[in-house]
Amino acid sequence: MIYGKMYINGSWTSSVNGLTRDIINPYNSEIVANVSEGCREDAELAVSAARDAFDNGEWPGLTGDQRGEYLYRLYELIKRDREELAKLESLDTGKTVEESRWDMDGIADTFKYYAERASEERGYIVDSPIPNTSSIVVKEPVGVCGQISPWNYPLLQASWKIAPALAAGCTVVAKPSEITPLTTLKITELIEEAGIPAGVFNLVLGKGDEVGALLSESKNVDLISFTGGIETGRKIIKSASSNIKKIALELGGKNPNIVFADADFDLAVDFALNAVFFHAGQICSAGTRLMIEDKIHDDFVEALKLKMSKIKLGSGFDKDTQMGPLISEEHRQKIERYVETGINEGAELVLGGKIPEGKEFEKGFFYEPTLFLNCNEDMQIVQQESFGPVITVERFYSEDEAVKKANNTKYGLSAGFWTSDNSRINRVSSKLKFGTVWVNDFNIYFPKAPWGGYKQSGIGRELGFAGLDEYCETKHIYQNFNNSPFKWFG
Ligand SMILES: NC(=O)c1ccc[n+]([C@@H]2O[C@H](COP(=O)([O-])OP(=O)(O)OC[C@H]3O[C@@H](n4cnc5c(N)ncnc54)[C@H](O)[C@@H]3O)[C@@H](O)[C@H]2O)c1
Ligand SMILES: C[N+](C)(C)CC=O
Repeated sequence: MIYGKMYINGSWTSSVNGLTRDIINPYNSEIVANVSEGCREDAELAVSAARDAFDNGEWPGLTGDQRGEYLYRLYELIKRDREELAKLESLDTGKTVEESRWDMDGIADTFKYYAERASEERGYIVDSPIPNTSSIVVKEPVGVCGQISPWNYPLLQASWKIAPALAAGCTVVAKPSEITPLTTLKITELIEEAGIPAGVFNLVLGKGDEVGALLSESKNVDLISFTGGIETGRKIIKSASSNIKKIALELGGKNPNIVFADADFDLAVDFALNAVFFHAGQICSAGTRLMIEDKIHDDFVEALKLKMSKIKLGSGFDKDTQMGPLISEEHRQKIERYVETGINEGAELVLGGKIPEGKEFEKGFFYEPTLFLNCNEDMQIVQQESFGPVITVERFYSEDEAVKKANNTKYGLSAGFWTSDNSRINRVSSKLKFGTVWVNDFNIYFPKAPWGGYKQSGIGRELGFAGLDEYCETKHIYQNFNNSPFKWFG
């Protein structure tokens, strides 16, 4: 059994109200950990610590090189503890350990990337239009940052926030999802081991509408960075208005995966599966909206069905497992309602649509890979994020129609398409209104490239230079070297 506390101002601390929460393994419903359940007061203490560390501490004034060294140390510690971290992530989320290992490599790379960025000169000199003056632009840390993360990629999403914030010189109060805190707890230990000064990084645990709400409302927080659902994002926008704090939002997606008839057929089938069934479809960028050109539609669906019916469900710790459980019973019920909606609005359910049978699946939150055919863009199941292992298939007849349909969504996180026609690649990638467009691939992301959404999929970007800029204020410093009076007033 793992026990976890919060980390505030350099000390491990229980919640002021003494509450704790059991953490459940989604594979078998067993309690694997018991952690402090923070409340608003705990969050206030963490914010005060971060405020003091920013206003009076050394962190913002360190050189970029110095902050980079701390981040590089963290990178090395994450590499050292990769296997432990990966297993904790799988215990918490149910995803396969192999997927968690990829996550940990991405997390280590993120810290390394921002360790390098921390010391880069990003200010610049402006050619002042007034003689004998200077004009320079400098980047400064925003201040105290509240960072709220979801349960599907607990540490990966947190690291996309923590690494650039620390590199920029900000101080942080991090809040993981209340149901998946284990790897964020572990990285907090590593942050302590790396010697990052007290108050610079603080961890509060607890519910979103309590601890998360306090962070987004607090006038002592300068920036709130949130990854999660659209409805929560909406609430955060409202509460962030208390002090017009800066907001960075990474929200949901309903991501089209478009297969043109001239695509490499086998490759597109293979990736249509990868696009959806990693982590049981619980991925913001899952390609659950599959669009297939009429000429190959029927053959493609047959090939897909065959492969889908063979996906091996089981424990994320079992080497043969290809897909683990959903995160919780509550989430499984949401998927069940989504599938019911699809049936009621006339989509044709041809595979899955139920809880798998068998002893191994009795205690976990499993759901079968599910395929709906004959879907159209007016259906709710095509417009709403399922966040589960469910594909909706639409048929299209022309490139224009495919692009128009794909863009007909309130979301704009990511899209992919498959073709062997180079001229089409240029046309389609420029017309798709999404923050990431994959051509002949799906679900690829890495620290150097920005990540974020058009439309209601979010505000701002994580990763890349843009991800660091979120945590920086831009200041213009103008100096007048002339000493002659202006004489306007005599
Ligand atoms: N765009 C991206 O990069 C990205 C990445 C991962 C997940 N997501 C999205 O996240 C969603 C799934 O995650 P989830 O179910 O954990 O989302 P969620 O919105 O329910 O919760 C996310 C976080 O917000 C907190 N929270 C809940 N209510 C809050 C409130 N009133 N004020 C402040 N914080 C609050 C939760 O405790 C949790 O830590 C999906 O929509 C998915 O697409 C997006
Ligand atoms: C951003 N990503 C793809 C790592 C996880 C989305 O849920």
